[in-house]
Amino acid sequence: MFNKVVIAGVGLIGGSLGLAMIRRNLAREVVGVDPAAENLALAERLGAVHRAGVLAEVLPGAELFILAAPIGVTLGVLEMAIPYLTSGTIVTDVGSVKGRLLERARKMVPEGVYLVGGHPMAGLEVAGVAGAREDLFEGASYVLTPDPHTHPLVLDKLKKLIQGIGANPVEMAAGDHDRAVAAISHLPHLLAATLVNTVTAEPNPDQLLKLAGGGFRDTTRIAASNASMWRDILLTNRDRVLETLRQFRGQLEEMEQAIENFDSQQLVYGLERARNVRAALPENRTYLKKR
Ligand SMILES: NC(=O)c1ccc[n+]([C@@H]2O[C@H](COP(=O)([O-])OP(=O)(O)OC[C@H]3O[C@@H](n4cnc5c(N)ncnc54)[C@H](O)[C@@H]3O)[C@@H](O)[C@H]2O)c1
Ligand SMILES: O=C(O)C(=O)C[C@]1(C(=O)O)C=C[C@@H](O)C=C1
Repeated sequence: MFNKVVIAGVGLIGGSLGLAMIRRNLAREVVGVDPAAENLALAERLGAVHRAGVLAEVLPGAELFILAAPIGVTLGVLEMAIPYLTSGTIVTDVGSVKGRLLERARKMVPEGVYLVGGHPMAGLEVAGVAGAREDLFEGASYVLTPDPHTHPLVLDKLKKLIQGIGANPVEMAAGDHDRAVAAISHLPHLLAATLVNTVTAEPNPDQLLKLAGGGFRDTTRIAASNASMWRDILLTNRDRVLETLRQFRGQLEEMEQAIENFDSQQLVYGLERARNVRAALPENRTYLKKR
């Protein structure tokens, strides 16, 4: 159990972490810091934090400090936090991109403060604590990006917390993480948005949208996500995203050619390869059905 946990950014992810930690008795005190006063008050009412505070007051003596604000402000929040961090505090983040951001963060944290990057591979298309859920991380992978200097006891504490909220810790190098999420998370988001935009560019989009069944709905749920969050993610992971987009174009062209050439063998090969992989992927998001 953690003693005092401070969460900066009590939105969807910070709020869900707070809810999970409080309801599962993983922290004695969870304190929320967030400039959005209404959101912070709601976090208190929902029980996602025990109380609200400001960095200068709440950080001294904190055992764990979770950076859960948007990627674009994470380093700014850390900079403001630095003077109040005390020796022994573990600092982690939840950002969807790790590489350069963590490198810069590592240069900022003082001696005696332990920084380990983190990224829960779970989320929703809604922003803010109103959408937070205690079971959001249940069954999800939760990436940790330790470096060779990470203290084993610190890593162990974080892994136990991750298991406590129902997720599975996965250790990766930050660069490998960014390459992986470009394909498994960032590309799907771009495709979902582009699918919707393709339909709305048709002559009579409203008519088309009336016909939206499971196919369109299942493949585009995430297109309803927060645009500024995704702007930050895509631009922060720009090089990896561009690489994966090139891969995608190649795959799409193969399918296109198979259709153009009436090459049913090639088409079925492409469809079945995907079918076998997707059908074997276990469902881990029970919360989607409970909403
Ligand atoms: N939404 C997802 O599916 C998802 C999943 C995994 C990781 N993430 C990552 O989690 C982080 C937060 O995303 P979210 O979905 O919870 O967003 P969110 O918009 O729901 O929450 C962000 C919160 O940070 C607060 N905030 C803004 N500026 C701040 C500051 N200076 N100090 C403290 N708080 C501040 C906002 O008021 C808001 O309450 C992002 O880095 C994102 O990449 C998101
Ligand atoms: O399920 C969703 O709504 C998500 O967008 C979650 C998702 C993902 O791509 O899986 C999105 C971004 C995060 O960094 C991690 C998880």
